[in-house]
Amino acid sequence: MTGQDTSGSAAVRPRVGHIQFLNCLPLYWGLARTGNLLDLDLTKDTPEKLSDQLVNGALDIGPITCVEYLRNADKLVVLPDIAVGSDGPVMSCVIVSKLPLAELDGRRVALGSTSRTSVRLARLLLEQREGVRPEYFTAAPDLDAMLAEADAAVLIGDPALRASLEQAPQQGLAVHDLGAMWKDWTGLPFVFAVWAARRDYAERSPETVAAVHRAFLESRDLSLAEAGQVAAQAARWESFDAPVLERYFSEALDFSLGERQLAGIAEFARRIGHDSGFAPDVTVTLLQPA
Ligand SMILES: C=C(O[C@@H]1C=C(C(=O)O)C=C[C@H]1O)C(=O)O
Repeated sequence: MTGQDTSGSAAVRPRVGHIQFLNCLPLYWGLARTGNLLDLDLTKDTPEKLSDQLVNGALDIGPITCVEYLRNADKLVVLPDIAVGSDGPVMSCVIVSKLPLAELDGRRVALGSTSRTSVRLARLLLEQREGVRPEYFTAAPDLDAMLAEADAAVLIGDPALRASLEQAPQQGLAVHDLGAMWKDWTGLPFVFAVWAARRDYAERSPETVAAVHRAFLESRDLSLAEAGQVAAQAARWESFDAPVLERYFSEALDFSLGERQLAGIAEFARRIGHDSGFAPDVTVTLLQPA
């Protein structure tokens, strides 16, 4: 990776976040294949922790859950053309329910603690689309423990994949895919997380930010071209089989951020801004080419 500032003393690697779910494995695979992984100080964690670290300055660049980006848009610049989203079913952001959604009025719904965006999307859909007002509480992302105390649970990432593909079918529970529900409702793709750099870092180190951006785009393109191989290798360590993972990586997840995805973010912001800590017309600031 070129672009690091080599003036003066030894250059310091950019501190970059990486979501430790299968959803971001294709990005990791490509970084390893191109060798760019060695030029990053990579922190793997769950999305809510990475989002906090980017905002508080412990990370320079990385994925940030959509809601936290919108709350902190003035401090961040978004890297174009890369995101974690879906244009229809996403498979790994779901409501698992014992009851039909329209019967959840006044019932307890557990919200997984690693999510900031899917849990807000689930509340929006339940309240505005299904017309119910459940009682929410936050819980660790463990389906059985959540459903011991609630009638429905909102999960993201690998626990959501396990819930949709294994636990819910075994236990006769219904799975409602948040990406599919949003698409049916609005006709738009949904963006769960964007990649951003702290604005002060981007001003200080524009070439490094541009190089990290290029590294992620290259990684994403390589992984999608080799999705069968990525899925086969991942399947050796997971309970999901390779064809399911290949479908997840190349059909369910949408790693792009173009006009339609930006329209999806704007529509989500418009619908939740009033009580979420940002203006409903907040705009996404994209990194400008250097
Ligand atoms: C597609 C996903 O998107 C994610 C959902 C997030 C959220 O709900 O806050 C945050 C980051 C992404 O990991 C997923 O987790 O499976």
